[in-house]
Amino acid sequence: MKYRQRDTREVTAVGETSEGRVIAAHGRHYLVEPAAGGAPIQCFPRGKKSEVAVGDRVQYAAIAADQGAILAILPRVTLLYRSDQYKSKVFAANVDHLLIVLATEPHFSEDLLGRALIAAEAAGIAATIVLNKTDVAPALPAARARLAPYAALGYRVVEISARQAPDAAADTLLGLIGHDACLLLGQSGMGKSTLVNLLVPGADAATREISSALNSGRHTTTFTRLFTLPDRERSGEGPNGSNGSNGASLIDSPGFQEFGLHHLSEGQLERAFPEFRPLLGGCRYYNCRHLREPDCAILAGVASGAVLPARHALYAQLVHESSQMVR
Ligand SMILES: Nc1nc2c(ncn2[C@@H]2O[C@H](COP(=O)(O)OP(=O)(O)OP(=O)(O)O)[C@@H](O)[C@H]2O)c(=O)[nH]1
Ligand SMILES: [Zn+2]
Repeated sequence: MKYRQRDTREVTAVGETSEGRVIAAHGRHYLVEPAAGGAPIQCFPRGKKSEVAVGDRVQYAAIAADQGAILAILPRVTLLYRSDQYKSKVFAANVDHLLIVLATEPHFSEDLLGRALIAAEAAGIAATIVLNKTDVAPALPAARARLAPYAALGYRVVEISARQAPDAAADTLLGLIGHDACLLLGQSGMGKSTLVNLLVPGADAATREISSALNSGRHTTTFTRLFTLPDRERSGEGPNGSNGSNGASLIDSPGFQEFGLHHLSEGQLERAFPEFRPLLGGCRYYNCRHLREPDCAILAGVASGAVLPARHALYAQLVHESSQMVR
């Protein structure tokens, strides 16, 4: 197994502190890629640290030839997570750009799409909607119609067919990725694994190897994994402008059922809806919650059509979740 058979001559001296990037996580087992180069090594957090996430840059101390202890998490540029009433679950750290993978079929959840966009907005991460399976022609017009309002909000929507036009799909995605650290999110069946395999040749084999290094057994899809991509120039204007420090990478995270956003405050929520922003400040009450207050600019926006009722309903649901957070 590759990660257990490190050449001891290139191993950091035991006790020495080094920096690296977390490229896989399974429970409290992490795989850290040394900043200085060389094979990834297994690390465990020392003590009861806040959760280490894939994408984190960490300081670690070698405790054996092939093992390290994570001593500190370096300051994060971004952090994307979901939460319910009691706990939060980090998707990844230092992500520049979220790629939300949807498909013409099966039917994608607009609730999940809305939540992913809000999570990205709140975390200061650019988001792009990737509509896959455009070859399924009968389902294409309806999918496009469902996505039109998001394009109108300013979100970039790209269309691909991983099956019918894989080269064009890879080209489109690599162009979007540019130099960014990208997180792929998608419901089951949208084609996320197909896309990872398209962009990262050998991804399956690498994942199996890491899975055994992390002792995650047969549950190869239960951990988050970062793949470094060859850097290339971004074609066209990128939506974000990466922070420049990451380099192109693709983070694949396991499927999830709920995308709770209980951790977002009401103030964060109202600003995470781009269509609300020009209206904020126009309400009669400075602390308006935009739910049923008189002379509310957002509710007026719903009445005039500037804010879609479904988006306001999502906002109201998220405010409700926020109020349930055990803070
Ligand atoms: N028609 C069509 N089918 C596709 C396309 N891309 C992927 N698929 C198929 O869609 C199905 C789901 O693809 P996966 O890549 O396994 O999807 P996933 O999102 O990773 O789903 P899980 O593995 O369940 O998490 C597979 O049968 C793929 O072959 C596409 O562009 N067009
Ligand atoms: Zn209001």
